[in-house]
Amino acid sequence: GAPDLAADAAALLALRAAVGRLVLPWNASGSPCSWQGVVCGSGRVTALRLPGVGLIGSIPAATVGNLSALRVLSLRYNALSGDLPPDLSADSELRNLYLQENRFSGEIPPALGSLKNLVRLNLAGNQFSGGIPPELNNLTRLRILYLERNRLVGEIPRFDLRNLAQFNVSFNQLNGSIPSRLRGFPASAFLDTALCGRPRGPCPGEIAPSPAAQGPAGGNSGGGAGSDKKNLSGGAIAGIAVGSAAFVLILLILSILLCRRCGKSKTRSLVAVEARGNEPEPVAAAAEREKGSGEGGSGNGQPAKPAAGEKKLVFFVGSGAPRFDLEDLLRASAEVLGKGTFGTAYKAVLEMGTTVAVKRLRDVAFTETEFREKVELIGAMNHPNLVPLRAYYYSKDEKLLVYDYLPLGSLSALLHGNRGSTRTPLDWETRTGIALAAARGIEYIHSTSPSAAHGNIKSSNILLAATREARVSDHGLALLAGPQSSPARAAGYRAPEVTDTRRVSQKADVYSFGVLLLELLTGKSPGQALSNDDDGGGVDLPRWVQSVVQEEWTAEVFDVELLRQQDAEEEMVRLLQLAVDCAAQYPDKRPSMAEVVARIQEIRSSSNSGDGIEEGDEHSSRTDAIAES
Ligand SMILES: Nc1ncnc2c1ncn2[C@@H]1O[C@H](COP(=O)(O)OP(=O)(O)OP(=O)(O)O)[C@@H](O)[C@H]1O
Repeated sequence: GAPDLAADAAALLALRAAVGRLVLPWNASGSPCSWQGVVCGSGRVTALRLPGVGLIGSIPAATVGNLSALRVLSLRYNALSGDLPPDLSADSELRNLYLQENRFSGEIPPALGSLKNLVRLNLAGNQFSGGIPPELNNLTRLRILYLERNRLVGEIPRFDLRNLAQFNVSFNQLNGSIPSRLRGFPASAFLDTALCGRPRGPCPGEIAPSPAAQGPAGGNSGGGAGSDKKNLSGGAIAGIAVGSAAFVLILLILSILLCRRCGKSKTRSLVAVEARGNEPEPVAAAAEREKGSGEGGSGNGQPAKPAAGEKKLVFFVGSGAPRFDLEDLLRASAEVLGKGTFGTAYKAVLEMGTTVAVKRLRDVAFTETEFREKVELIGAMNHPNLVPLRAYYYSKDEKLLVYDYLPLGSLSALLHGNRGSTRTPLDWETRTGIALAAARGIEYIHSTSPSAAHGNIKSSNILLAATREARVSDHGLALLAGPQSSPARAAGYRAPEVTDTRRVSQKADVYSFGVLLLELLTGKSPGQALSNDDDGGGVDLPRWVQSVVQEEWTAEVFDVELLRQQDAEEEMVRLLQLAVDCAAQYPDKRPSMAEVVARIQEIRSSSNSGDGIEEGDEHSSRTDAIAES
């Protein structure tokens, strides 16, 4: 009859009879969905996970091969032997196949190439022999292929797997040229093999390892004795080397000279920048006029604070940073950093050498007293993960906020800038460190009062100090926002319940932080995912991630840069779970920032401990949890 749960149960019992008679305490009269390691969905068995339980022997046909709704099969770390079951390829729903660390032998069945939905295939640490079947090239979704520590021989087929992000064939008897598509993987993917070409040594006949350099079509370049390509003589090589070194030197000198010039033209004094801009009035002029007019302000009575109307920079007590006056600031060479929601930000280098970031607020609708009160609140906030507000300036026409300048720029620039070229990938440690620091900063803001919130969490508001430690910027600015400033506020980060962007809430911050985590994990910016991305066309980042995860293609959401780094996947899935929790549709379902901080800490501390078995198992069930949530 048609495949159903009863058929699945029969297949599972046949598997137990063959390899798990003593170790699987399945109650044959109960529903298979309640059995250890079995997960059901829509009335069928969709996952079977029995890692490290002591399965022994060979898997016969009509067992796992009959589980036609199976998406995940994990039998790793057992003592399974013999050939893979001949009908395994019938499990066409399979996404993840983990059979590593067993004693499987024989050839890798070419029929595995018909598992069209396969995303992860791990056959490492077995005794597979023969060649790697070229049919695996049909697995267009494949992101992970681990074949290390087997007895595979021959060449690697000319794989053109565009989604492949993790790959390893180390410790096999492979030879020949590494196909060009795989040459971007690190040398650790090809250890102890006779393979040649980047990232290993050049193949015989190849002059220098280059991405385009390939062995002869389909051919073996392992025995290059008869190669008729000309080898360059030692003298010629030396000549080329000296020549190109000189050329590089000239280029370097030229670019330094050019840079000096362009640097000069870019940085002008803050006064000049202000005067040229199409904004209300130069700071200097405003300050001058104010001085001359002699309109005294009404003092607010507190001696620590300046009297209202006193036109000078007001520093916050306790900030150990050097002080300067408005004149210094106006004389500073300034550079526009960018236009934000609340106004324009400048980088200003003072003559005394101090560098600060100055935010020139537009559209402030408050009276002077209100403004000073609110800014004092912001200035009183003090936490290592907040960008400190050092000083402010208020006059009728100018409102300036002076912050520490953070030299490494924003997380947004770090994540999305310079992609594809010479950028240094952002590794897992760095990303989780940034996530934790940002979470602590937001948690601190929330701790100052039950209604306190940031209101504009996004990656361009997470800045990096010289130590690479992240700090949250723009805190409190939501308090100062005028009516025209609000609507533009970061659409991709806005919680669904937020209709009036001037009203901030802690739960909405948690949502935005969830989107920020997704950004860190996927490498996609929320704006980008909204528009021209193939995968994310027309959906927001949380919804896109949800839909991908539901399909058990969790690996497909992660930033390729992260997947290159092996061993962190378990933590990545846990952080993904946290991100999805934060971006829950209903505010009540979202965790508090304190909980978020605790969970990130836990994820980071588990990075360096534990062995593969337990963590991997946890990982699989987490994937499910995300899919079900
Ligand atoms: N203290 C600072 N140190 C270094 N760079 C900064 C600092 N403050 C802001 N920037 C950078 O200046 C640019 C403009 O910042 P600004 O805060 O004005 O706008 P935004 O972050 O893009 O938007 P929003 O106003 O909504 O926060 C951003 O690229 C930001 O990363």
